[in-house]
Amino acid sequence: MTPRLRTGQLVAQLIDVSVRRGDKRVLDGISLSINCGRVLALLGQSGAGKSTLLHVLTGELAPSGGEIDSGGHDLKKGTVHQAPLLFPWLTVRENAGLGQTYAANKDVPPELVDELLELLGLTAVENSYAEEISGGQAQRVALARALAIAPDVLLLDEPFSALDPLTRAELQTWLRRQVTERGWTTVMVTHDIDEALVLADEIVLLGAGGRIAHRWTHRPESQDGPSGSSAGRAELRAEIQAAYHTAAKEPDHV
Ligand SMILES: Nc1ncnc2c1ncn2[C@@H]1O[C@H](COP(=O)(O)OP(=O)(O)OP(=O)(O)O)[C@@H](O)[C@H]1O
Repeated sequence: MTPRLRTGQLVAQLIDVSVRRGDKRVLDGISLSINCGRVLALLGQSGAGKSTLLHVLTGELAPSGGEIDSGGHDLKKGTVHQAPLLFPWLTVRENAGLGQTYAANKDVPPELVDELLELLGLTAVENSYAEEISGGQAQRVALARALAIAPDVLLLDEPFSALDPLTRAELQTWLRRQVTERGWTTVMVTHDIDEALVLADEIVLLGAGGRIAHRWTHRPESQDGPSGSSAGRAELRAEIQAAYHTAAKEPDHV
């Protein structure tokens, strides 16, 4: 699965994006870039607008103001939610290959489903139905389904939050390794600072009033091995934690 864009190339740019829902301003003046082969983590307290921002990126929600510039590319987006949302009457293989049945994905090689099932350790259960597999396996199927359309960008809304800590850590490590090796572009919503530190090259903290409170660029440890970076990581973790708490205390603006 080779990305259509070059590593580092701009996949999309949000310029001064705002979203209102009823009387409430949920996002305000959001400007950020999504670059090919990088992971962007959206952090923030509950209600900060993380999922709303992801829905703007998936195209499910039109911004009330500002613009999204994808450089003229018709971006293919692979989405994974907190719940795997598998069809119970389809097998693991059929669920994973679902996106390939759409006309827009006719150019994607069907063998990609095999490759992803193998990569995600699902080959042994490929003929099982959703209710016959574990939660961790189901979330892997959701990941396979999103990746099987060879997306330009992977959009993840807390995809590992319902998993046990061991499975979560395993999938985080897997995803980071694949992103590094294969150049997958990813935007991920998370509550979890450690998850952001393991996965992301850039961390954006949404604060009060739906504005960006802080942003950090970062080299995830697993990219180069842990050598020498744990002190820096602990420092960054403390800094993010402090900013997170400060942002949570700021008054909201309508
Ligand atoms: N369909 C909707 N109609 C009106 N307001 C909404 C709707 N969905 C979300 N909101 C409001 O938008 C704000 C941001 O919600 P959003 O779900 O984006 O936050 P979040 O940071 O993802 O929260 P969480 O971490 O709890 O999932 C909240 O105040 C929420 O009440």
